[in-house]
Amino acid sequence: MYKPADKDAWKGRIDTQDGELGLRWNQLIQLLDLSRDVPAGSGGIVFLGFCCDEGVRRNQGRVGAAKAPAEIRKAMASFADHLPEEVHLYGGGDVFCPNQKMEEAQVQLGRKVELLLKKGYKPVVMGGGHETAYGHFLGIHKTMQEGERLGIINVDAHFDLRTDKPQPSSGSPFLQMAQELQQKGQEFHYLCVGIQEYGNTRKLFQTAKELGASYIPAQDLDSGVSTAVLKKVQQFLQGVDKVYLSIDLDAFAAAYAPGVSAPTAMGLVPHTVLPVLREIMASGKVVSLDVVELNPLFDLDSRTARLAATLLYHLVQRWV
Ligand SMILES: N=CN[C@@H](CCC(=O)O)C(=O)O
Ligand SMILES: [Mn+2]
Ligand SMILES: [Mn+2]
Repeated sequence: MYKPADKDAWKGRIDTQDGELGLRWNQLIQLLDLSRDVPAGSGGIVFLGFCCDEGVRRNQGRVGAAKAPAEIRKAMASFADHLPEEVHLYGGGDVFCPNQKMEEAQVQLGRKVELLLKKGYKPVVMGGGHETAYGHFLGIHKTMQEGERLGIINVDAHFDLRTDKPQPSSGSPFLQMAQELQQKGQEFHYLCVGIQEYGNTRKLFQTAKELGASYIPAQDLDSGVSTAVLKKVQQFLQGVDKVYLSIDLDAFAAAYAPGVSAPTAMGLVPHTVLPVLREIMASGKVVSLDVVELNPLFDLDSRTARLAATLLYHLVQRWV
């Protein structure tokens, strides 16, 4: 269910004539084989793909997200290097989901994330449908100390708090997390940014309320980031010790993110989300993050893949 990265996956433009000043990400990336024990990471950032869209299929969506990690990688490979000297990038390969074995794939993803966190790396998981989030969470949860509060921030048009009965899907990851935490007597701290009223039933709003979830409707970001929005984010950050950040690309307007299972006509504008993301990263509490729901089959000129990659560019740059 796992394949280590190879150099070909990270091929990109090279400006040999410009030497050191001309470096791009494809020249910096080091490969890490997560099927073996890895050396201690001292904060290195590891890109790990989750090639799975079984959750999307189960959620009546448009499959194709299993092909997303390769496209995001391609879009990142030629980024110019402006990274602080202490930031190191690693290609961590891909976890696959053969024969619709989503639950197994999620466990495998969790194991890789757990390994990376325990060794001192910063994982960046490239989904996959939003079922990526539950596997990702499994790994983070294993590394939490007694009494530590995990803040889960989801940038998404949807709550993804659907029931996992009869089976989990891309619509259920955050309810699964809530249930898992509840079983262990731990609190569920969940903030969802970009909620579209029309995209979430009254049932989902009810579940969010019952779980004490916070959310910022997409409309609150229509005219830029207000101090009220930033305050809400800051308050959430203050109430937790560690943060897991998940970005579902369908939170963004279809003009920016056409390549998703469920496009959002009047979704968020990337420029207004960036200050919110910066605030989150500046907290120093983010331990792991993912970008999910890219579906290359519906993308236009790699627009959505480039958005995913560009968001990661900014996040990685500011990951303290
Ligand atoms: N990953 C979640 N997807 C959305 C899909 C909504 C739709 O198909 O319109 C959800 O379940 O709510
Ligand atoms: Mn989602
Ligand atoms: Mn969504």
